[in-house]
Amino acid sequence: MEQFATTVADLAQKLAAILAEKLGFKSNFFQENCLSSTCYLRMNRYPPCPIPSDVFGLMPHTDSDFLTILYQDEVGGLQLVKDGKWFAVKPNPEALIVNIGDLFQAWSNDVYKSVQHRVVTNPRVERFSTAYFFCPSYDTEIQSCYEPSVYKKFSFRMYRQQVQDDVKKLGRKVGLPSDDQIDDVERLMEIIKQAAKEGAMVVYTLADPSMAESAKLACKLLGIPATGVIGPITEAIASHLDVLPSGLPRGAPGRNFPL
Ligand SMILES: O=C(O)CCC(=O)C(=O)O
Ligand SMILES: [Fe+2]
Repeated sequence: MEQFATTVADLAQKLAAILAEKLGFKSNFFQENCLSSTCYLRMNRYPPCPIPSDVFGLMPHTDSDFLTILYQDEVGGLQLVKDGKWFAVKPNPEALIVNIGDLFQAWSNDVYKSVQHRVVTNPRVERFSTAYFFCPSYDTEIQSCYEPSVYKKFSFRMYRQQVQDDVKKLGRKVGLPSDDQIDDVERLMEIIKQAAKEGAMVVYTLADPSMAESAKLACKLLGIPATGVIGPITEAIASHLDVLPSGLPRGAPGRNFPL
C-alpha cells in the first residue's frame, strides 16, 4: 500500500504539472502546496447488496480535491456523467482512473471540469477500490489561473468546511463558490430589494427550503411578483402521483457523503 501511495503521489504531481502546462502555466504551485502530508488514500469496500436499484455504493458526487487517482478491481460499478447521461466505467484492473476534482476546475477557471460520478452496488459480489486524493494544505488559496475568474478566491480549509456544513444542513454538497451563486440570506435580500427598486419580477430556484421561504416572504412584503421554478413542478408531480413530496434535499437521508 505504501508503494502504491508513493507511485500515485508521483504520478499526480506529474499529471498536475502537465495539465497546468497545457493551460500555459509552468507552475510549481502543485509541488509547493500539494505535499504528501496533505494528500490521502481512501480504501473503499462495497459489500454485495440485495437491492442494488435502491442503494448506491456511493451517491453521485464530485471530488473536492485537485485530482483523484483511482484503482478499481474487476467487479465494476463506477459510473460517470457525460453529456447529461450516466456511463459505466469499464473495470480494468491493469489501469488507473484519473478524475479532475473541484479544485482543478476552479484553478483552471472551468477549462477542466470536475466529473460527477457514483458507484452502483452489485447484488452478488463485493467490490474494492482505492482512491488517492491529491490535495493542497488547508491554508492554500485557490484562485483561477487567469482572469476574469468564474469563482471567488477561497482557501481549501474554507471549502472543506463548507462541504461538510452543506452535507450536514442540506444533505448534499453544494460545491464550488461560483460568483453568481447566492449562498446567504443577506445577499438574497439585497437582490430582492434591488428587484423591488427596478420593478422587476423574481424567479428563483433555491435548494435550501428555508431560503426559498425567506425569498417568498420578502417578495410578498415588498409587493414583488415572484415564483419558484422547481417548487411548482415538484408540487404538480406530487399531486399527479398523489404522493407527498418528501421535502428532503437530494441525497438525504443518512448516506455518507464523500469529501
Ligand atoms: O469506488 C469507486 O470507484 C469510486 C470512489 C470514489 O469516487 C471516492 O472515493 O470518492
Ligand atoms: Fe469520488
